[in-house]
Amino acid sequence: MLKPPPARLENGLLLVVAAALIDGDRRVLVQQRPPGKPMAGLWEFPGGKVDPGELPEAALCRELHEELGIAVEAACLAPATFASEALGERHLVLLLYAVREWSGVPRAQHATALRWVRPIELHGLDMPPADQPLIALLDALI
Ligand SMILES: Nc1nc2c([nH]c(=O)n2[C@H]2C[C@H](O)[C@@H](COP(=O)(O)OP(=O)(O)OP(=O)(O)O)O2)c(=O)[nH]1
Repeated sequence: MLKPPPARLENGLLLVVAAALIDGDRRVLVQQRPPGKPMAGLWEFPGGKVDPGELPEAALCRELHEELGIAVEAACLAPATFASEALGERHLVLLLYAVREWSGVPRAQHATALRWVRPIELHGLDMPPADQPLIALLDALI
């Protein structure tokens, strides 16, 4: 029998923000998690953890600059969808934003590789479990 999820969290939420960068060709940018990180080798949307006291939009602008070397204005982050999923001892809440405007050319600063893919191709990539429900939604959104 399936174990029901706990009604309360023992270890708090892990709040993560991520971006679906969309180019003029309806392609989305994904990056490959580097060796040494949890879930190394999986493809993900660029982003990361929200620091204590930080606004989600500020965190995402910071992460996109750190990870891709691009500048994004908070006004250009359009809330798209979210994921809510158990992650080890914690619970991940991932806020996904659609981004169509930025300055600079995205280059991997930490990731093993970057790829621009069509939404349909996301189904064929190894992505974290929390990302699976996001993929179909993105296809409809783009
Ligand atoms: N960025 C991102 N993280 C994801 C996705 N899907 C997913 O489950 N995650 C998880 C993986 C990690 O547990 C967490 C993000 O944390 P992270 O360690 O990569 O973030 P960070 O950039 O703040 O890393 P660090 O400074 O702590 O090393 O969210 C996704 O599509 N994008």
